[in-house]
Amino acid sequence: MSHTVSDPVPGGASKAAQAASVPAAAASAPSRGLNTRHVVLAAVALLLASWGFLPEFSVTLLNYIGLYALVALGLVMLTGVGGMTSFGQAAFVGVGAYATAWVCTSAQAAQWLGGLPPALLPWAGLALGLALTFAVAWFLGAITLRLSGHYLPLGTIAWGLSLYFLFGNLEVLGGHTGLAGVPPLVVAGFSLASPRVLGLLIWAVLLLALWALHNLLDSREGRAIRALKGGRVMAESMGVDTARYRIKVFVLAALLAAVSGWLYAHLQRFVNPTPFNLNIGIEYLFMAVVGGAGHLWGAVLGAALITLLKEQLQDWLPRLLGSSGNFEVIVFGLLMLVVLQRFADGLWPQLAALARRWVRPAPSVLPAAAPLPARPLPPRGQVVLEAREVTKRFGGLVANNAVNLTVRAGEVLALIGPNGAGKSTFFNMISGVDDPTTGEVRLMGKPMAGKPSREFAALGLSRSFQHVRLLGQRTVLENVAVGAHRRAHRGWIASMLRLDRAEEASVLAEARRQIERCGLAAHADTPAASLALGQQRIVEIARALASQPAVLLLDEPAAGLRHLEKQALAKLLDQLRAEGLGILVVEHDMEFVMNLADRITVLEFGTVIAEGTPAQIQGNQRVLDAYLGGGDDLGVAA
Ligand SMILES: Nc1ncnc2c1ncn2[C@@H]1O[C@H](COP(=O)(O)OP(=O)(O)OP(=O)(O)O)[C@@H](O)[C@H]1O
Repeated sequence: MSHTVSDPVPGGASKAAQAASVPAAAASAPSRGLNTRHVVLAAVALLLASWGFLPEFSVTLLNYIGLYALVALGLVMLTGVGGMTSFGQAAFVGVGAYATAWVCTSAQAAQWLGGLPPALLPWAGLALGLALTFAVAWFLGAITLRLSGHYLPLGTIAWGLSLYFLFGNLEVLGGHTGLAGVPPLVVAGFSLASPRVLGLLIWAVLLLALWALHNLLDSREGRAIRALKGGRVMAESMGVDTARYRIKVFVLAALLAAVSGWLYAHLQRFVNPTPFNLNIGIEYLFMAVVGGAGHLWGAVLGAALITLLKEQLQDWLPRLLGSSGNFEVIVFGLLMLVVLQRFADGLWPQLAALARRWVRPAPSVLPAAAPLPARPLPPRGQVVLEAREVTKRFGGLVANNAVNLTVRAGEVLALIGPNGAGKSTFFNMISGVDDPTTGEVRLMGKPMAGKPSREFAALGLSRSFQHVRLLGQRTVLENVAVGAHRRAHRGWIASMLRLDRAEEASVLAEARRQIERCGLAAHADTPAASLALGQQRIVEIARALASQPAVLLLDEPAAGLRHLEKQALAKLLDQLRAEGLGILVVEHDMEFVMNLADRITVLEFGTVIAEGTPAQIQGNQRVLDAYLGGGDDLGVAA
């Protein structure tokens, strides 16, 4: 027999559904007045209306800002959002530019393409550029993204240089002289030869990319991407394949750079290696960081600032210094130091904070939410998690020594022991974060040797962490929604095109339901980092519950909670036990443990020294000796 988790909050589902149909960000904001969508539309209308009257020079500058912003946008996704630094994006711009230049100018390409009309050659060039970029980026990403710390940026410098020298040394690409005679783009018989006309396409592509990426970040997939930065262990535990997501973000950033290169080639009508060297790669990173690497519009701001500044400096510095040279690079270096020192998140957040006085966030209204599919829970009493002779050695230190333990559906098992006894190590072993040196872990009867933690999540295990792992700047709602990642399926393209709204409504409704159930409804729309540490632990529990687990592992859930909060937590865990979850708790608060647990396992120096009911453990002399030097009654009030 099996059963599913019921809704313990009277009317919870309907409340959650209502909440989901109300835009989260706008819930507390006034419904009238300017919102960000109005501002963007007004800016686009202004740009369009004035485009025909702008001086030639301004159009040229705006075209370059658009092209650079496209590359910086990829870097925002990669660096600011995904937490990976690349100095090599200019090389991908080069791949996009050279691919189309070669297709459009080479006799060999013309022969291969067998009589393709000239107007279609640039589009064949785009297809080739994207395909090449996809293949190269996937390959480089698969190699480079395994590197961590400073090895990753060093890796990007290495392949950035390699590609740059490749462009200059391949005869077929014209060597250092490059390829001339790249034709203008032609769309439906209409030539985009004039920079003023091509500029419209450049900005249309940029705005489209901004819209699609905004949508992507505001989705299940976006939450998983955000979790890559500093939250990979957590994301894996919630079922996200982080290695795959990292490569996908890397490829996405490279494709944006390649599109920029394609447009650049048809704007310049000439391609040589110089604009794709490492210096320019660093400049792209400047743009993203100065603008605000965590914000999509920061890419546009950064590209505009750096382009305009460079333009002015190239004019003024030689005059001031009385000789010519790339002096602007020195100023950029100093500027970077000042910005990083004063505005670590870049300039966009400053601008956005100012604008917030007059402009509120645009509402994102979701359709009514249907419940997410429910997973049947195993019958009460069935063994859901089992550790057999689990040993973990760190060099000569035995952190866990042949530990045996079982968790059954519908019970709370507590794992206790003095500091350093090996509880967290064991936790990591039974949740797939780490592998035992010897011994076996079984989840739902399945052997889990060598399986990553996302496979534990797939089988119904969810956990909280001893050191809280939340996305601090994101709201409690978004954090908890990460827990429901595996229960939804819409991918990147659907998210970019906003085809995921019904599913997103269900995910957010489920997240709200779990937040309400954990007593944090009042904080749902506040950033997680602004909560007290104890409350953050409860957010972690809500996030774990959003995955609808059959096994729940909680690492010190009561730490930092006040008395009443502990009581509420105990009541919630009681409720979950009654619903049939198997719960394993590591906890130092003995009163909490003794009042809650059905059984207790005691670890000392990595070895199990006692097992039994709370009453048996409290009377066990070996436990008293080990735990408290034999002098106390485990601190439990009579
Ligand atoms: N990655 C590691 N490398 C080397 N030693 C480690 C590692 N992780 C844990 N240890 C050691 O293993 C032992 C058990 O540590 P663990 O953190 O599992 O204990 P704990 O019972 O969770 O302690 P606490 O209650 O203080 O969190 C300790 O001696 C610790 O120093």
